[in-house]
Amino acid sequence: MDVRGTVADEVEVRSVSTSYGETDLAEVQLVRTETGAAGHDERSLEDPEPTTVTLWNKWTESAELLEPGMELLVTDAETDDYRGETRYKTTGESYVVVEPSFLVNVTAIRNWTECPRLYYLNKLSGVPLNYPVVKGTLVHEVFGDLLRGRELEESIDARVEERGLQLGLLGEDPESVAEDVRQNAKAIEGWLEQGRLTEEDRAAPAAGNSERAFSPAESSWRSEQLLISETFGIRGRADAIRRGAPVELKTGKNLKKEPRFKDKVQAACYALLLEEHGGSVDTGTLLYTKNSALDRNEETGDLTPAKEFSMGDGLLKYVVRLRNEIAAAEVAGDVPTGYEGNATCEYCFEQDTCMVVSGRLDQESKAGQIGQPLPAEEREYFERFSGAIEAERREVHREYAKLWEQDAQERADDDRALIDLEFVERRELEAGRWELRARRTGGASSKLREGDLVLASDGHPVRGQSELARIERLDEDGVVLTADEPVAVTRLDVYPSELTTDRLLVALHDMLLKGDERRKDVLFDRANPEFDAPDETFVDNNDAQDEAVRKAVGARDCALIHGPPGTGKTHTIARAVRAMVERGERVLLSAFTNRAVDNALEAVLEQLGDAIDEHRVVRVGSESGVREDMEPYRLERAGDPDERLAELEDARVVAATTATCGSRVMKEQSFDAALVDEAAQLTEPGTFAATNLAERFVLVGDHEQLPPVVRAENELTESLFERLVDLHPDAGVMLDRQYRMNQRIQAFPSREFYDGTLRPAEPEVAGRTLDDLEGVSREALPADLRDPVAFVDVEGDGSRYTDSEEAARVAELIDAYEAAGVDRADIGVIAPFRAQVSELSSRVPPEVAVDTVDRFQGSSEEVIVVSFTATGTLEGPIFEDYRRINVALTRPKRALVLVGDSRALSADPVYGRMLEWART
Ligand SMILES: Nc1ncnc2c1ncn2[C@@H]1O[C@H](COP(=O)(O)OP(=O)(O)OP(=O)(O)O)[C@@H](O)[C@H]1O
Repeated sequence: MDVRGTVADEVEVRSVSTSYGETDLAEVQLVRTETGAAGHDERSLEDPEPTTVTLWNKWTESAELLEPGMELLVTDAETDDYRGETRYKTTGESYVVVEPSFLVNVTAIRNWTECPRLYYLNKLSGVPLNYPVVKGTLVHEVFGDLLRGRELEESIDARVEERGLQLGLLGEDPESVAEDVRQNAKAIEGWLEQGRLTEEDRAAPAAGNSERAFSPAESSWRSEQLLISETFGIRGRADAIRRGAPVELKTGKNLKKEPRFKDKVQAACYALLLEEHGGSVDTGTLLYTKNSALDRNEETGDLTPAKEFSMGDGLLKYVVRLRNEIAAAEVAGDVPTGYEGNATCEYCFEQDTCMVVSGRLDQESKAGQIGQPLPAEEREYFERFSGAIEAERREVHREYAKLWEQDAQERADDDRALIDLEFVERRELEAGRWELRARRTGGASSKLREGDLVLASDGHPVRGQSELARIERLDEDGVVLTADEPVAVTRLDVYPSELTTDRLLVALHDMLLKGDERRKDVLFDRANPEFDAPDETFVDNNDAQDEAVRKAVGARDCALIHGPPGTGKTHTIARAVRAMVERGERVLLSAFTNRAVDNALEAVLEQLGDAIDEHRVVRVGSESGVREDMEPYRLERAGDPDERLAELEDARVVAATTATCGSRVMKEQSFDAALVDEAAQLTEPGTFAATNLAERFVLVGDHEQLPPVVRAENELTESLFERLVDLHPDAGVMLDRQYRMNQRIQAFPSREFYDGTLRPAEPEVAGRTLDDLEGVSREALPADLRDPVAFVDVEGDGSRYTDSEEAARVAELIDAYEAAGVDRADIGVIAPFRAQVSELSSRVPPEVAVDTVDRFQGSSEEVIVVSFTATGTLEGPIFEDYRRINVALTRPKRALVLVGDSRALSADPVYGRMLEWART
């Protein structure tokens, strides 16, 4: 049986004498938890008293890692009655897993075997763009293609072409790269050919079609499979699986008879993953692609590329113990020193980096230290923020665990899955990939969007057949996906990604260890930002905007533009970019979301007009992320390396999200200035991803609107923008004239959130009403809706996350506006909970935009209806943070209707004042 629980006490390892001699054991006090039968959340059993679980022999190594509060899983334990008390102990079959819901990546385990500190350094500074890495990726891609039945030369050409931009940045010639890949791929092809004889009977080619090429895709091969083990807490993508056993590709040479130990460890991880999925694995294959490319005259060594080895129980258990070391270190937040392993520093490629990092961050390292430690405040900052990022990473891991802890319905209710899809068809695409279609049977909402990577499964994302797939299209009727394997899709799950956390860590590292000293002086308040005063008027009808552009253009370090709703942030950014480009500068234009990047870029293009050749503006992003009308500016990655490189390097304006700024390609770029919109929604390290690339930066945002979206509660919730506005108020300008709202609508937010300083920019704005719209007459509205701000009191149905009475009332209001001539598409409805959003969506016409506050940030409508969904108590995200209500109230231009229970709302002072305003 499996025993699972939380460690209750310190654990001690001791030796005892048994009939087999001296043996180690550790008695762990465990408060048991159990996974409910239907896979519900973990629950403590009735009895909170700890149970003793004895770990024997080598598992005591994992016991040494345990600290009170850690989770522990022991599989195949045996009961052991001791003086009437039931205890448990490990058996020969047992595995002991520390923090099983922390899913350790297979490559992390491999790196850890080499040296735990190497693992840490990789995490901290990322994998740079270099030729060996790109070549390795290419060889892997070609291998995958061969397995899916693609022809070798066609695959090489296509894959090299796809990497045009990267090869351009590396100064590599496509012909020689193709040759390099070909050398490696030959070994693979030769080996696949050998396999042909044995595979033929299984491939069962169609009768009378003997000419047909061998297609591994039809046999017992699988390429690139994502595997997750909920038992061992491991996840990874196996290069290939052949007859149920893992095959790993290594683009190096190994002339020894045996595979390298770290490679064996990697294959053993996949074996564990496969075992959990019902396999029984006793061999692994390592394919060293450089071996056959060697000169045959080389006398020493083994030239065959493929090395098979048998995998014993001992290796698998060893691998789990290694994995436990990582999980425990991650959970405890330990920084490895290098002494944990027995690598020899002098042979390590990373020795210098290791010494510098340990020197500057004052860490202990086996390799030793070089350089002066960073000032104490910078080290303290590093520790605080790297700790916060790691906490965020653990939250991502919690998301993984929810893949199996929650059942399908719970995941759907949490918007984390689309379930009950009806599989429609699959179609084979080029290169052996598949297009999959499924129909929706319900109208549920979810976080999933076009372009997202998802887990597409035939029922369960971990236990069923499951593949990583990309959403190509998603609408009310159904979904179209592309994937490597033809899964009969009935369910899609959000794929939790660590990419963001990885990039945050790298941005933090780059700012502190590679960043400019002057920049750091400003960030750590050791110096004030300095400005030149450009002798020019940039905006002649708005003083604050003009001042903002001057600050942006004249900044030597940084400038901060605070832009409340509708005050012309985008306009100001575009004007500043134009001024910079006119001065001959190269500018990075960035923002948190693709939407904001495209908006800003559109405004920049308008400002630049004919002043700049359109080819010198480039949008970096994926096809699905970039708005269609900006597609002509999107940088293609595929193609001729020199051409692709020139397109990027010649661009005077490069636009990309901050996440993309952390990509390997963007990290190679440098700019005179970075302008970052939506800066108040970015974490500090998230902002650095963009600012690290430029000599100076301009942050634009509004810290009175939505803060950064993070999973854990810590320092990441305050933006760099907000901190700098407090730290260096003189570097900031607030735009105080708004071009959006009728004066009556603006009054409350201005008073409550902007010290009463927000004003309409023009009389036309102050006096705008629905009457200005063609075919609309306020006279036709019920009397209580004629004022630009109205409150509709609805007692509500008392449920927590939905309110059907409110929803019904909102539907009536929309009818009333429509009857008065308002276009449905000009109305937006905001609700605090997704459940209420669904409830409302089912009652209002589809042209009316209904969503949560977070999704409305940055947009506006003629009419906004807010459904507070509050009865009795005020709970939920909208009420926890006044900044959300500020966003909701500042979306409309001409009419705002608040719908809610006045008694519940008046319990809070801010909402009380809001009610007063709405009712006068
Ligand atoms: N100086 C100006 N003169 C005339 N119109 C302006 C000026 N600045 C901004 N506007 C207009 O005001 C409107 C809002 O501007 P913009 O979209 O730049 O605001 P924003 O602050 O980015 O809005 P949001 O708060 O939604 O992000 C636009 O229609 C824009 O053309």
